[in-house]
Amino acid sequence: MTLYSAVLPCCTEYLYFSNYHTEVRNSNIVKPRILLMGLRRSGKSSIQKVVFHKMSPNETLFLESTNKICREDVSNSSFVSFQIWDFPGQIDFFDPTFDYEMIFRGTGALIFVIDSQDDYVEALSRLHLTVTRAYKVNPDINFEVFIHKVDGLSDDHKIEKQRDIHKRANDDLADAGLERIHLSFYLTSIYDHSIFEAFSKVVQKLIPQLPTLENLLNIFISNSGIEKAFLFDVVSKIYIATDSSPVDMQTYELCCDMIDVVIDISCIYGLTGDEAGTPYDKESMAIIHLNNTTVMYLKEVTKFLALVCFLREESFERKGLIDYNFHCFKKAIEEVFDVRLKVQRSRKLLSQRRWSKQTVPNGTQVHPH
Ligand SMILES: Nc1nc2c(ncn2[C@@H]2O[C@H](COP(=O)(O)OP(=O)(O)OP(=O)(O)O)[C@@H](O)[C@H]2O)c(=O)[nH]1
Repeated sequence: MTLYSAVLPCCTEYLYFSNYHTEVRNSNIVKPRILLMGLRRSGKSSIQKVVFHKMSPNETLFLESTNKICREDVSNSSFVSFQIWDFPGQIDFFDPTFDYEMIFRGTGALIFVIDSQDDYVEALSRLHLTVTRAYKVNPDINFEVFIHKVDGLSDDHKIEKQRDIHKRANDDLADAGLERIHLSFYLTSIYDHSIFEAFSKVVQKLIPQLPTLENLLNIFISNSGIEKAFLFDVVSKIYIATDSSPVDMQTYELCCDMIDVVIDISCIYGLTGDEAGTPYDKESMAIIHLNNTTVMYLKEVTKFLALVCFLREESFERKGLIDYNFHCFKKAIEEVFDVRLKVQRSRKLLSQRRWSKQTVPNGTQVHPH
């Protein structure tokens, strides 16, 4: 038996911190920013409401058009912590009141939503304009294109649309001599899990600890006879990391369904009347035996994160080993959090010192000890 803890110290070597997304200003940590842009009625607000507010897709039919930039903090867990800025459909880059330089400078990802059920010629030219402007200000932005509302299309049609949009968008960039701008494309719909999967990938790119988390998951599954494991943010059902084997949509959907079952059952039977209502805590766990000799195993990792694993029934017979390895995995995740918090704290301290030096009146400098 390989003990998981034996390999733990080398994992932390992978830990690194990128600070280009996270600015520290006057003791406030500015979270990575994700922008939602696209033409009017392309589905931006619906995406935000469905993924982060549990709005049912049908209710989005009654959403009103956004007419100003809406900012929202998403701080579900220590890892999934960012700001989403939902933009009104048509942004005028030439409007002097719109300080796009400031906006793009602090941006980690720009999601451009294209309505696939509509004619997308205008959307493509808007995409080109937005991306080229943003790139000039901040070449580190991740450009993510959601080819959205694909629920109305057949599988062949989806692939064809994706190929066409991909080609045209990249041709436009090549014509402008900007081949180095990389666009990532996703087929999405709020009526299935594709929007959660796409958002998971966008968010993962903003998590500097991702290689560490993946590495920990790889070690965990290979020592426990597990086939696939996901680390989920329970509230949003975004998976923030998985092991390095490929993800298939069906497995991801099953995980989302399992989380829903756990939360629903806990809400109904797990809470006593006087509790404020956290249906997810240290005791949360679930085992589901599927009819194809696969077992799904969910366990709480932190207040906001859950590990969901897929394994064969025969591997589940060694549950003791799995639980022991899980214990080591959980401790490792806590260490990653601790290091992250320490770095954040020292950055904050440093910036406070710099700030106080700069802002002392009458030129006197403060030398903090
Ligand atoms: N079929 C389908 N309709 C969608 C989907 N996502 C959003 N919609 C619909 O598209 C319409 C417009 O959605 P909104 O979210 O208001 O669009 P928006 O881009 O925020 O619009 P503005 O605020 O005007 O910029 C609504 O009627 C939604 O129900 C989807 O995945 N599939």
